[in-house]
Formats: sequence, structure tokens, C-alpha cells
Amino acid sequence: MDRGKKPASIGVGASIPQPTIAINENTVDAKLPTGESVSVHLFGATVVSWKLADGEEQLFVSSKAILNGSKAIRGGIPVVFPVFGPPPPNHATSSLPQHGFARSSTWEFLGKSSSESLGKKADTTIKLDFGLSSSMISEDFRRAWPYEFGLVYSVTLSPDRLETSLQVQNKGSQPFDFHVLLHNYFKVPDVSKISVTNLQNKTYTDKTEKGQQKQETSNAIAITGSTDRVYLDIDPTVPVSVVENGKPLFSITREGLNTVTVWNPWVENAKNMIDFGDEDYKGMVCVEPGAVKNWQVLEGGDAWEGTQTIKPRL
Ligand SMILES: O=P(O)(O)OC[C@H]1O[C@@H](O)[C@H](O)[C@@H](O)[C@@H]1O
Repeated sequence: MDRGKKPASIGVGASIPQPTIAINENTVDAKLPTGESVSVHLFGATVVSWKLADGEEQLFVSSKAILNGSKAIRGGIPVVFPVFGPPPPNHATSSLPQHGFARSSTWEFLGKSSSESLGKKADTTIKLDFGLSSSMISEDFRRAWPYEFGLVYSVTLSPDRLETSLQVQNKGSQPFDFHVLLHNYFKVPDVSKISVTNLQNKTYTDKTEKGQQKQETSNAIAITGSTDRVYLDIDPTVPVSVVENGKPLFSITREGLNTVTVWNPWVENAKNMIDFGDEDYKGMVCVEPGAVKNWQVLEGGDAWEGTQTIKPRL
């Protein structure tokens, strides 16, 4: 793996087109020779843009998103760790903010690697690695969650997919509890025309109805109002898809991530968020693979990994 270093724009290789990478003050941007690109903000290691070869953006970022580091970025793919949702009382995470601190801490770019190109073929994949450890988070976060940890988040772009993978390391001697969730904000042409598939017969927690447990009856979940559901015990190898007119816009498979949260704030909640445009809810849906049903327990010295692979319409 190369270390990320200046000059800002590094083109690897001379004659064969290679991925390019630009290391900017706040973002790391990579582009494949085939035209696909990704941009990762160091604040939260939030993927804030993923474009296909034709330039079409796949991720939603709110028109009112705050990008100055004072608030988690409203859109893209925020990383949720070590707690999903409001922390429960009397737990090691109780003093943390909703969704933890990973999305509101500044990560370090660790470097890039790309698939070996032998012969005439150009590298078709680029992997960007980001790191966050106990010593890098704010005093307040450290006080609220005083564990020794290391996170490595890898964002791998290929022409036909985006893969993001979070490794959690316990660098101390005490075990700790955590949740992980990858909070994908997908850009959709019209939320009233899409559905989310492959969750039929699954049990979910309906956060819009005080956490009631329900059974999903539909295999094409339409978003017709405020939606906030955590689907439990989902087979990670079965793709959960966002579908429009019978065609998948996105299909997500997972490893180690057995819950899927589906969220759209709809009209009223959108108005109550300072960083979410009033009409923005019409052009997005969050489908969030996670490990949030129970606490994951990580013993001192151990590591855990969760991965999602997102295939776009192609
Ligand atoms: O406003 P936040 O903290 O980014 O959270 C957004 C939403 O994130 C979702 O994952 C949660 O299920 C919702 O309950 C929550 O409202």
C-alpha cells in the first residue's frame, strides 16, 4: 500500500491509463480510467460522492448539508460507530451522541492500493483506506467512551460496484460493546416511484411506532410517509435492492452486517432538521446495512469486520 502523499494529484503509470487520486485538504478523490469516481470526506470518512462512468451521482447529499466539521455530514455514507441511534441509559455508550462519534471525527487517509495490472489491462479497482483511533477523537468523546480502539475503513471502487468495509480493533485489554452501521443515503429520481425489495417476511422494529416489532408483508416496500425501520436477522448474502419500474437502482450484499435499516424522514421530520432541505426527502432513501440488533462484544486484542457491496444500475 502506498502512503498518501503530495503532490496532490498522482497518476500512476505512464502509457496505460491508471486510476488517479487527488488528496485535497478535506477530501480524497479517486477516478478510474473507465470514468467512475468516488470522493471521501475526511470528516467521518464519509463517502460524499460516487459517480458512474456517465457522471451520474449515486449518493444523496442534502442541499443543506454542513461540511465544516461542526455536524455529521447529512448524506453520502456516514459511518455509525460505536452506537446506533440514541444510546441506551446505563450503558458504556450512554454519554455519546446519537450514532456515536465516528461520523463526527476527522479520520486519517492511510493510503491507496489498486489491483495489479499485468500486460495491457489497466487497473480497474482502487481501494482507499482511512483510519481512526482513540488518540484521534476529541477529549469529550474520549471521556464519554474511554476504550482503546482502532478503526480501518476501506472504500473500494470498481466499475460495477462500490464496496465499503469497516474493521474494528480492540487495542486495549478490556472488552467493549459496539454497533456498526453504514448509513447509505441513496439518490433516487423520485422516492414515490421506488421500492425496497427482499425483506418480505422479516421482523422489523418500527421506530416510527415506539419500536413496535412487526412482520414485513410486502416484497416491494413503498415509501409513502415517514419510514424508520430496522429489519432484523437478514441473510447478508441476499441482496436488498432499491428498485424502480422493476429494475434495481442499487443492490446491496453484506458480510457481518445482519440488520438493514430503511429510513426516509418525509415532510415533517425533514422540516425539523436544520441540515436537510424541505423537499430533499423526495430524492433520497437510506438503506443502511448494520450490526445493530445486539451489541457486538470485542475482547481485548480482537478485531471484527463488516462489509457492504453496492452494485448500481448498470
Ligand atoms: O439525524 P441523524 O442522527 O443523522 O439520524 C438520522 C436517522 O438515522 C436512521 O438510521 C435512524 O434509524 C433514524 O432514527 C434517524 O432519524
